[in-house]
Amino acid sequence: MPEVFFEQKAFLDIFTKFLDSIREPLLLLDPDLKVVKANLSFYMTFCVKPENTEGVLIYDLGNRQWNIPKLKELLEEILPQNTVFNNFEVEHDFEIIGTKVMRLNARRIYKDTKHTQLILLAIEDVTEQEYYKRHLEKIVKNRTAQLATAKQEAEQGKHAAETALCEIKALKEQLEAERAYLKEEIKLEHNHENIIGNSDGLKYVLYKVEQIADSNTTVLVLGETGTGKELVARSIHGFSKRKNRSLVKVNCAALPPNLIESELFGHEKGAFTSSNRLQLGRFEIADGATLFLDEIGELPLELQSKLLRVFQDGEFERVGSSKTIKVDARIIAATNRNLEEEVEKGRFRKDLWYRLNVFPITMPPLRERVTDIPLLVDYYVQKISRRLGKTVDLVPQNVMSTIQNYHWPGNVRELENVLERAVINSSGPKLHLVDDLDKSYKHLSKNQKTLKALERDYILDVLEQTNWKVSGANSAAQILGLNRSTLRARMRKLNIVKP
Ligand SMILES: Nc1ncnc2c1ncn2[C@@H]1O[C@H](COP(=O)(O)OP(=O)(O)OP(=O)(O)O)[C@@H](O)[C@H]1O
Repeated sequence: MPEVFFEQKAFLDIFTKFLDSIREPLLLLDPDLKVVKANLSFYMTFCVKPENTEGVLIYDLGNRQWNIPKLKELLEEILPQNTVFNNFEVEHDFEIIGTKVMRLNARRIYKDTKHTQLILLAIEDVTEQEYYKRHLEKIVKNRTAQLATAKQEAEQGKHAAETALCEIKALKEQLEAERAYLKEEIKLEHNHENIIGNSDGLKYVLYKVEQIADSNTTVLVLGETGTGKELVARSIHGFSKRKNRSLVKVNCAALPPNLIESELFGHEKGAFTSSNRLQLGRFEIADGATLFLDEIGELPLELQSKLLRVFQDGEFERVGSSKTIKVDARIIAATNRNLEEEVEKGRFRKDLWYRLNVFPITMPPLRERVTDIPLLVDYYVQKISRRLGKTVDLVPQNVMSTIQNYHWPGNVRELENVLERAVINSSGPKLHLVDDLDKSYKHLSKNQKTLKALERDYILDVLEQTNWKVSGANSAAQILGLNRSTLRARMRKLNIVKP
C-alpha cells in the first residue's frame, strides 16, 4: 500500500467519527474527484449506500445522478482557482428524493503548499428555505402586480375624477353665469305675459311661432320697434324643447362695441386690464338653451364675421384664449332694420344675412292690426290701474277711436306709455288721454316727406323739446315709447347728433 494511503487512512480514521456527527452532508474527495469518504448525513439525505459511494467518481454516484453540470463547473473550473468557494447554489432533480436545492461549500485541503490532497465538499440542503423564499417572492410579485394594477386603476380613476371635476366645474360656472344672468333679467322686470291680440296678422305670427318652435332652426324676428319682437322670441323659446333652460338675451345695440365680443364669447382671467376673473360669454351660458340676439342689425362688422363662424361651426374662442369652445345654442335674432338694405349698403355681411334669414317672422306694426288695439287697451288699462291703485275701467268710444286711428310709430310700447300717462291723468273710472294723438297723427299725415325723413324730424323734435334728455323720466325715449338703446341706435342710423 502506498504511503499516501496510510497517511490518508490515519487522517480519515481521525475524522470519520466527527464527520458522522455533523448534520450537514459532507463529502471528502481525492484530487481525481473520487469519493474518499462521505458522512452519515450524506448517505441519509441522498439515499446512497457507503458501498456504492467510496472510491466512486462523484459524477457517477447514484447511477450517475450526480453528473450535474454546475457541480462540474465548481469542481473543475472554479475550485482550481480558489482554495475555498462557498455558497455555490445548485438545483437538481434526483430520481428518488426529488428536486433539491443545494448550497455547496468547497474547500481544498493541501498536503503541502502545492498539492491538493483532499477536497471537502459540504452540501447544505436549502430546498425548504429556497422554496419558502420562492413562495414569498411569488407572493411579493403577485402583490406588486396587484398594487401596480390598483395604482394604475387609481390613476385612471383619479384621471376620470379630475375630468369629471373639470366638467362639474364648467357646468357650475355655466350655472353660476346663468343664475347671475337671470338675476339681471329679473331686475329688468321682463313682461312675461301672453301676447295679446286676435288680428289675422298676429295669428299668422303665432302660427309661425308654433311651426318653428320645436326645431333648432335659427329664427329672425323682424318688425318695427315696440311691436313685440322680444315677446315672439320668448314665445318660440317657451314652446321649444329648451324651455326649461333660460332664454339668454344680448342687446347688440346696448353694449359699447369694445365690450360686445367679451359679452358674447366671454374672456379669460387677465385678458385685459380689468378682467380679474374668468367670465363666461352669453354663447356659453346659452349652451343647450336659446340665445336671443336683439337688435342684431347694430352689430359692428368685425363682430359679424366672428358671429358667422359660430353660426356655421358652433365654435369660438374666449377673448384672451386660443382654446376653441363648441356650443349648442339655438339662435333667435331680432332687428327693426331692413337687413337687405343694410347688406346693399355694405353695413351687414351678406353671408350672415343668409344664415339668419332661414326662417323670418315679421311682426306687423300696430297700425296694421287695429283690431288688436281694444284688447291691448283693456289689458293695459286694467294692469296699470291695478298697479297704481286706480279704478279706471271705462274707455269712451271716442278715446278708443282716437287710439285706433293713431299711427303708432312706437307700436305697443308707445301705446303702453300713452295709456300709463292716461291712467295717471284719470280721476274717475273714465280714461282720459293726456297725449294729443290726433295732433301727432295730423302733423305726420300733412307731411309729404319719406317715412325715414319724417321719423328723423319727429325724433329731432322730441329731443329738442326734452333738451336732448335721452333716458329717464320725461325723456325723449319715454315720449317716443322707445327704450333708450333703441333711440340711440335710431339716432345713429338717422345721423342725429346733439348740436
Ligand atoms: N301683443 C302684445 N301683447 C302684449 N304686450 C305686448 C304685445 N306686443 C308688445 N307688447 C309689449 O310692448 C313692449 C315692447 O315689446 P318688445 O320689447 O317685445 O318689442 P320689440 O319689437 O322687441 O322692441 P324693440 O325693437 O324696441 O326692441 C313690451 O312691454 C311688450 O310686453
